[in-house]
Amino acid sequence: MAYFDIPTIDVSPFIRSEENEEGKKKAIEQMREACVNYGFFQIANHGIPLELLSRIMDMYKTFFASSDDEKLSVPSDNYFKSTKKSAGTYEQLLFHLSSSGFNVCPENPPHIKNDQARDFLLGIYYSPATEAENVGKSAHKDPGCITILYQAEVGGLQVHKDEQWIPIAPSKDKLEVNIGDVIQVLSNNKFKSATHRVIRPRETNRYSCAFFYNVQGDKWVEPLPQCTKEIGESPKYRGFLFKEYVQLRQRDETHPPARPED
Ligand SMILES: O=C(O)CCC(=O)C(=O)O
Ligand SMILES: [Fe+2]
Repeated sequence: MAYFDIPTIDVSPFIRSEENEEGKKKAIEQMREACVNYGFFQIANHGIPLELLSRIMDMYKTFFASSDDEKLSVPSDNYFKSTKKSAGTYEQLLFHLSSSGFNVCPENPPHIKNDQARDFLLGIYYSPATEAENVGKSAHKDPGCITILYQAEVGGLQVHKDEQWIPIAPSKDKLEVNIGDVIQVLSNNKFKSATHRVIRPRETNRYSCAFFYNVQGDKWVEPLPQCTKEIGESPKYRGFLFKEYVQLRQRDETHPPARPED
């Protein structure tokens, strides 16, 4: 059976101040290829201080170790504990970045829209697997544009490719990036929304932190002209409003009408 290795892409040409057009071109080409083949890649040299990542993970560990009363005292939209076996066993804490004042666009000029309203940051806690069950999050695709994930110490994330589940090794200094359904639709199926899942390891807690980059809810999503009529291809998807798609996905996260083609 073929063995697939998820590509790791050095993004330092975009972070360092000196010009490095060659390096940028190479990284872009590697990303394009990874999005076509896997919908998934890792990035190295991302420029986020490791100390900051470690502080974020410590903050989540402290939150998830607190009592149920304390956890339930945060607004109900922010804290969620999965109770559906089929969806997996996890707890998560959500921050909406727009309400935090982070990444908020100025009101002028008016044509610059704040497109960050649906972006959010999720801290996720998985308890150790038991003899009977080990599903952290069951197989799914992310609905939005791009997800950037940090699983520092304990692995468990797996990506599906050609009938195989590829484990993604944890790394303190790398981030995982996956493409969501919106990009698959915009690219007219050239870039793949990666199917992935989390398997909980035995005897250890697992924490991860994911940033979901989305479009605004009232955005109409359909295959881009560059990926259809401009290259003589017909659209493989009909258009939809992002918020309606998200509602569809939330209505039943366990039975994928979760696919963009539904
Ligand atoms: O915790 C992880 O490693 C992945 C989480 C995930 O796939 C998700 O929240 O959509
Ligand atoms: Fe996901």
